[in-house]
Amino acid sequence: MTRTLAATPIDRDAFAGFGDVIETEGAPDKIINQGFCGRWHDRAALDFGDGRAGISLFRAEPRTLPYRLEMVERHPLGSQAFIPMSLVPFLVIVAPDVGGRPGTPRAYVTEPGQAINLHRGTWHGVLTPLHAPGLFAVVDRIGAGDNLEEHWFETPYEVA
Ligand SMILES: NC(=O)N[C@@H](O)C(=O)O
Ligand code: NI
Repeated sequence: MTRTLAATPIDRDAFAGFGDVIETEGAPDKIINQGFCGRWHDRAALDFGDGRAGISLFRAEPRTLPYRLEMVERHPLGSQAFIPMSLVPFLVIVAPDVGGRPGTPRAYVTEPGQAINLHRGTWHGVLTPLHAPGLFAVVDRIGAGDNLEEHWFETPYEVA
C-alpha cells in the first residue's frame, strides 16, 4: 500500500520554509569581469555549525516517476545544497517537522538551471535526478558528529 504525492513545479515562496531556490532570477546583483559576467550574489543561507563547508560531487542514477519515497532524512548540524552540473530538472522532496518526525512531504520539480539549498535540519528526500547524467555539486557540512537522521515511512509514498 502507498500514499500518492503529487509533484509540482518548485515555488520559491512555498519552499522558503525548507530552503532556498538558487537561480539567475531577475537582473544580476552585480555586473563583473569588465561587463562580461552577471553575479547573482549570495543566494542561499548556508550553515555549517561548528564544521566547515565542503564541496562534493555526486553522480546519482536518474529515477523515473512515479517514484517510491520510503525515507526522508535530515542533517541537524548543517545545510546541504544540490547544484546540478547540467541544465536539467530534478526532484526535490521536503517535509515539515512535526514533533521531531516528518509531517506530510511535499514534492517539487525544479526548472533547468535551478539549484536548491536545504536549510539545516530540513527533512528531505535524498538527491533525486530525473535525467542523466545525474551529476551534482553538493555543498554541505564537513565535520565531527552525527549529521544524519533518517525516518522510514511505515507507508511509502508514490510520487507522481
Ligand atoms: N548521504 C549523502 O551524502 N547525501 C544525502 O544527504 C542526500 O541528501 O542525498
Ligand atoms: Ni541529505
